[in-house]
Amino acid sequence: MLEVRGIGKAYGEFPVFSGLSFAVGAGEAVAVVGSNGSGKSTLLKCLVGAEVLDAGSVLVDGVARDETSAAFRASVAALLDDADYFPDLSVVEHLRLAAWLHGAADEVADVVDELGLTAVADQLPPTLSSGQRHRLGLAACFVRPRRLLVLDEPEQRLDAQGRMWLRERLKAEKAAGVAVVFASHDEELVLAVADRTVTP
Ligand SMILES: Nc1ncnc2c1ncn2[C@@H]1O[C@H](COP(=O)(O)OP(=O)(O)OP(=O)(O)O)[C@@H](O)[C@H]1O
Repeated sequence: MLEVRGIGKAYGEFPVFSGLSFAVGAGEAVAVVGSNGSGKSTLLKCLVGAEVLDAGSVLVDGVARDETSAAFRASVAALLDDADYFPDLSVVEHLRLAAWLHGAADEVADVVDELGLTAVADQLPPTLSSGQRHRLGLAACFVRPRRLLVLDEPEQRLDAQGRMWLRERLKAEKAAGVAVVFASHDEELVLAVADRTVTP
């Protein structure tokens, strides 16, 4: 589904990674692992087109990924490390918007419930706890159709029960044929979910 060929990225004189290649098929998960500052977030941003590559290419179904293409964006659900929210849209309004944009309004109530957001569904993002805000970002990925799921440290700020839920949810995504790429510092999550690991 996703093929990464010889990609490289530098910030000024500082090379973050180079010559990196890997592939993720439908129903597979690749974990991006490495120490702080090793380039995991940068790699995920390059995959979805939120950062410009200096070298190499990213292909989806054999075709060069074009982040300006509505078809590409319709197939990719991503939660990166710089998620932002409309300050005047409530939790449930954010999710309805994300779902509506992708023609999938039916699952919002179920996802709100699944992510434990029912009690705060009408609150505005600035009034949420950091864990609840992170859950909103995850929920936004699950209320819309997706063939590729890209998550940057999805375990962050989740409590023990939330981490257990995440592990099972990512396994279910794979079982449903979604290709998953996630950066993580959670060894248990990586072992439970990833078919392979990549280090930038
Ligand atoms: N916009 C930017 N401009 C300049 N340097 C940057 C920029 N974004 C990231 N970097 C640098 O690139 C390197 C990789 O950062 P990145 O955020 O990808 O690391 P990471 O592996 O995700 O780290 P962590 O585990 O701490 O989240 C770091 O040295 C960082 O300082």
